Amino acid sequence: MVNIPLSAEIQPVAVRAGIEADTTELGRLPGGPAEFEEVGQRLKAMLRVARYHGVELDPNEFRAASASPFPTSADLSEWARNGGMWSRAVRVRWSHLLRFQDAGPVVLLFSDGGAGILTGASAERNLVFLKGVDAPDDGESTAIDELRLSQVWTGEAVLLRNARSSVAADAPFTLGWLAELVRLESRPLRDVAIASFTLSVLTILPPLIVMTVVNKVLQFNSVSTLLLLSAIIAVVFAYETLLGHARRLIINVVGARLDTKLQLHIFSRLLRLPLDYFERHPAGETLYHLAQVYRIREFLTGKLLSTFLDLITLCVLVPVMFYINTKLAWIVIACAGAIVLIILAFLKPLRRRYQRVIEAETWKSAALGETVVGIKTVKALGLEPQRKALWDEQVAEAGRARLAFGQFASWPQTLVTPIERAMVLGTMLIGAYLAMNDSSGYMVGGLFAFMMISQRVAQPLVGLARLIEDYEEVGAAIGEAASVLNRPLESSSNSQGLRPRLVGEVTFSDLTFSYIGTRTPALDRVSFNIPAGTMFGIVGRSGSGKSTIARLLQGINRDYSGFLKLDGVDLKEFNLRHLRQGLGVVLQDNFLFRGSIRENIIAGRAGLTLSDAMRAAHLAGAEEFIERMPNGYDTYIEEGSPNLSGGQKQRLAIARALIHNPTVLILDEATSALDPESEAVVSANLMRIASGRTMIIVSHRLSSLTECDQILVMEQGKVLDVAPHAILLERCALYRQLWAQQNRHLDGRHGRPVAVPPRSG
Ligand SMILES: Nc1ncnc2c1ncn2[C@@H]1O[C@H](COP(=O)(O)OP(=O)(O)OP(=O)(O)O)[C@@H](O)[C@H]1O
Repeated sequence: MVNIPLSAEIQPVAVRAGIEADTTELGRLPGGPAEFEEVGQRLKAMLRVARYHGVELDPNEFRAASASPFPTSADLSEWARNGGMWSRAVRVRWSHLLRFQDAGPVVLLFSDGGAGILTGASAERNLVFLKGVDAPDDGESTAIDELRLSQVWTGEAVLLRNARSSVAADAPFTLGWLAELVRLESRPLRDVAIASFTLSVLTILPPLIVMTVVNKVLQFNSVSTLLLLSAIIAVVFAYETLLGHARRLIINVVGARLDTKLQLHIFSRLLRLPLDYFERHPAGETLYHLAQVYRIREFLTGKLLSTFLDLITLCVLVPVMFYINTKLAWIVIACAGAIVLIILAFLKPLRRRYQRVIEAETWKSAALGETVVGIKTVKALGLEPQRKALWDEQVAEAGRARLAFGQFASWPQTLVTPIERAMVLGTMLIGAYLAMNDSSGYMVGGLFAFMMISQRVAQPLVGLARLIEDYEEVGAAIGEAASVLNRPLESSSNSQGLRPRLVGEVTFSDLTFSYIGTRTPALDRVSFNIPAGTMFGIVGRSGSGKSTIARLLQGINRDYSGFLKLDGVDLKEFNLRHLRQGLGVVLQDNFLFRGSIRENIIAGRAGLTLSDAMRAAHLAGAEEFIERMPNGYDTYIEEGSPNLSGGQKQRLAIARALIHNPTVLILDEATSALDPESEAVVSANLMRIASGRTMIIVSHRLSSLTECDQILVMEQGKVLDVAPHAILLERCALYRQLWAQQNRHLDGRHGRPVAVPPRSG
């Protein structure tokens, strides 16, 4: 943790009679001193102001970009922005501070590395109201004048408020949500629209010039007019080229910005999906569904935008077309209308066929993902032919669906093409006929101009109809992405809820829980109590509900009846992130990320150093093998950690769980897969690991639980008994049986029947 000295004492000015320190709503900032004790003053100030706005920032997510000993204003505001707030780091003068009357609290940075919270200002009295970061919730703000503030204040401030203009992070993922995302880019889009309109107007000029050349220059041999027209054309072309370039640049920028926003949003939503979701859906399926989002983005900034821009062109060109020749203009409109009707008629059957493509692609993707994730099992069991057969089948199915869709989708194109041709040739032939019968002689130039314009009109009209077709595809893509993203999130419990200081007393009372889709409860009226700081073992046959107890304690499933309390507080009331930060969990199979051993132990938690990692590794019994590795703590671990043995991996996972000194440590079969030597190392350290925290050890191996203060025996979701090892051996038949089974080899060796050594206390 970053340790920051307490902020400079602010000396209050003698408040003149009649000037009360600020006790308005603004002055009451949530977050008492006890809550943020471990973070520095500047972070504390940010946390309190963020909470005033109803946002819970996570100190673990704070990243200091600069080498400064204290968090800089830029780092702080970046942190708030990453937490979904609007924030700016600013350097302001006293006169500006006086204007922050109703702007909400502002964080002021002090030169000693501390911070204060500006809760208000009084311009008439030339005073600002400050609150210390450790001041109690209902404490009053202090009135400070310019001179005194200038002694401690660096002139830097961090402004914070709710991200009003950003799209709501919890809003469902729909086309409307995406449209809102695009709308936020209204300024560049407005520029694009203006550029497009200007370009459309410019496109009228060449046909009109051609008309003039044919009608005037050729008929009257006017070289000067030709020169003038050439100059105009040159200027128009140059202007058109530059404007077109600018338009493409802006569209590119908007596209990149939208992509970035979408990616950030999607990933943060994915992380907030409950574990249940990932357990029920193959990774490949999830990835395929999410990949659809990019098709939606392409549609929004590609076809939708270009059709919208083409519409602007239409608005300019259609009147000109009618101006040149009404009869020919009606022919173009009629043909375009027929094209639109054809495309609309094909919409529904196309949608049905496309749905089949999506289903087949989802299955294909799931099969691929499953094979990659389970490749060790595939290789070990020699299942390659079966996986290949499954893949062949899925590929064939997806191919069939795509082919059917493609073949059907070519019909509208087939029907539309002759109409498009007829439109161009028809207007030319009819135009030529009209020109022949035109006594004024102006019709020839007009025909040329009309031909040039009509092609530009037909394209956007057809594009508009195609847009509806694409919208169908995009609608389906949105449905797919939404099927992942619109699931209930853990978010509200992440940003809300209680954050009490944890001591580690766990109480289950009359708790019943069933997994979705199952009839028999995984836990049936379970009641027990784990006093804080004790070691608690859980045993039972496979499927008896041991891991479910650990899951509920982590808040993975919350839809149980009865009560689960941590330090007397209902677990459902907890802020999930706070709860999980107070817990350390080691599972039977732990995932180590790509990176060095040190990075894996620290796992990106802020403020932790190599010496913290070494301490945790020492406690977990991992120190000795890490030091023997070629690069020690800097040894690189690949994904899936092939360069580590199972025992080494497990000890690293224990070190990772221990590094943030959790109040409750859950070892869920964490030592079951260890070789005897590794298990002996971990067991030898168990008492040290357990000191000062509550330990819950789920294990099949009873020998690793004998030291526990209490052992819970589970059977088919029910509590059979809770007592220390010795008492259980005496009074619990199941426990005795399990113990006997596991120690039979010892008895055989000594040639004695199973003896149960009674143990006092
Ligand atoms: N995610 C899940 N969805 C549905 N049912 C589940 C899920 N996880 C566990 N179960 C069921 O709940 C019951 C209790 O499972 P749990 O994993 O808690 O048992 P356990 O005692 O830890 O078993 P083991 O020792 O084999 O790990 C079992 O009947 C199991 O089939």
